[in-house]
Amino acid sequence: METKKRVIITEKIDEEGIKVLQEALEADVCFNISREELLEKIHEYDALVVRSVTKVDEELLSRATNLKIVGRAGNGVDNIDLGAATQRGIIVANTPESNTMSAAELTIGMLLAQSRNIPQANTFLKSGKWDRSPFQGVELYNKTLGIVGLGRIGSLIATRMAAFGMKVIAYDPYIADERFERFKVEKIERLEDLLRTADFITVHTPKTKETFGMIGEKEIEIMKDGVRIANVARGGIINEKALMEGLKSGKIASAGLDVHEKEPCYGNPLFELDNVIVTPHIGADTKEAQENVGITVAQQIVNALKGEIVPNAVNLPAIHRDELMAIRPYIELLEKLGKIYYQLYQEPIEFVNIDYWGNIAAQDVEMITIAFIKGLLEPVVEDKVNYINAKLVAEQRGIRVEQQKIKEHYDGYMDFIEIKIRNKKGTFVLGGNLSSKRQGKLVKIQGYEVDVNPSDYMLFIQNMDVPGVIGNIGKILGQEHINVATMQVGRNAKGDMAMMVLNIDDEVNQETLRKIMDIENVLWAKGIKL
Ligand SMILES: NC(=O)C1=CN([C@@H]2O[C@H](COP(=O)(O)OP(=O)(O)OC[C@H]3O[C@@H](n4cnc5c(N)ncnc54)[C@H](O)[C@@H]3O)[C@@H](O)[C@H]2O)C=CC1
Ligand SMILES: O=C(O)CCC(=O)C(=O)O
Repeated sequence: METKKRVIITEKIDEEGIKVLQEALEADVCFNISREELLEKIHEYDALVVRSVTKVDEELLSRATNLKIVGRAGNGVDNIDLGAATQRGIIVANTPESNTMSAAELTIGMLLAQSRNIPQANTFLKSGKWDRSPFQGVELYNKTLGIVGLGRIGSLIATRMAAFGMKVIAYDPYIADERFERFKVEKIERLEDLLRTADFITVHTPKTKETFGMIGEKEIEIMKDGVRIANVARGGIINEKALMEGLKSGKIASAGLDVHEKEPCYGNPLFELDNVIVTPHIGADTKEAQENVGITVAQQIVNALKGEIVPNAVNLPAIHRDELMAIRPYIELLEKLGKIYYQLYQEPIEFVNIDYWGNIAAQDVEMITIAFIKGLLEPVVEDKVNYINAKLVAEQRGIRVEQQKIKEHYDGYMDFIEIKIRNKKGTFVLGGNLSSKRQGKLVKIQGYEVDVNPSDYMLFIQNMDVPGVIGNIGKILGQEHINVATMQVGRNAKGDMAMMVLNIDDEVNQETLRKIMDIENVLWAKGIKL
């Protein structure tokens, strides 16, 4: 019986998600595992499920010798060293759509709680006192809300706060104007202009080198007096020291923080200020979000371990399931075609160029290119090469990879993929497309036209196009009990050079190849395993 693959879950995820994992895998639920214990055990696992607390860094990954996937039950992947995971071919997959509504609603809670001092008034009354005057607030109506980062969560907040009668403005230099128009948000070109005009500011960017500390002392200085700020994105996007000063001086009326520079966070001086509302990173802690997140992360783990492509892999191009189905036969074909080159030539590659012609040019072809590079490098690279690290491994070996999309049809083909592999001595060219049954075919090799479904074992032979060669090859293969499934001969002119491509049922050994090469008018012969 095949042993089940193993997953370790180091932070609390929903029961339903755990069930999905337990049905397909051997799942170890270790919510309270220490860092030391995890470092000790991680080599035993094929998959790891984390939330935001487990640090998946170089040290952990270097010991994770069997790990294929890290599932992030949530959105932000700032606790995971993506570079180190990619280098090792480990998929990192998150669940970006699953908790956005909950995070948006908590942010709105932070804005409302600040505008009416709800937590402070609650504590006051429960301590046995009655007084209204310390809690006079402000209305949201007619105020300006400045959103930094108009992505999934920022845009949910924009539409909801517009319903409160707020004027919504946003700064996000990385999205198209169309997105601002769609959400009826005024686009602000410079962060400082948003900071100068907003009565309420909320940040919704990822934590990156660029956004960490993007709001500091200088930025707070130019804000409106009495501004109110929310951070439900990541601690440190607003510098905590500068925030503290702003809150103490009264420049900032209040802040609502779900996230903290250091988490778990204890005894932060910000927690002592009355005008600060804090929560322990609970943005995604709703029944709905946790169910969504838990089930989604579990399904991704199970699929990835079955070898299926994971739609939310953050270290792979994002691709929708329907798009993936449309290009899947090309992915399979190009991975096979990739395996041909190094079995024919030992020449180091300088450059790979893939041209996508015709209808296929309308698709997102990045995964197809990656599949080719994976196939190309897998037979010659000692380390694991997969979809995750293929391009990185190519880059590290000095292979430049480019792709072009060309809308025109190539030579009457509806779709055509042309691959050019350049080495110091010249360029090797392959062409592929799909049959009417959507089966991948090799239709061009060097200048020769063929029509071959790549099979496990193949034979490539270059010869002069003269009588007798085909018969002699057939005779030798027959003597060696190697069955020929199909044979294609591509030639450009009668009597010229020709290329033979054979699908055979078994591997040819060196002795048989030598016999074939001894046939008069055969230039070379190579057996290939795909
Ligand atoms: N508190 C919590 O429990 C939760 C927090 N989050 C966090 O919320 C944040 C936003 O999440 P999503 O909206 O799903 O992400 P998203 O990726 O959909 O949107 C982020 C937006 O920020 C923009 N951006 C990036 N760099 C920027 C910069 N320098 N200046 C301005 N805009 C910039 C991007 O263009 C993008 O539109 C993330 O940090 C995520 O980790 C998400 C879920 C729950
Ligand atoms: O609930 C969690 O694990 C953290 C949620 C979060 O911050 C995220 O999804 O980015």
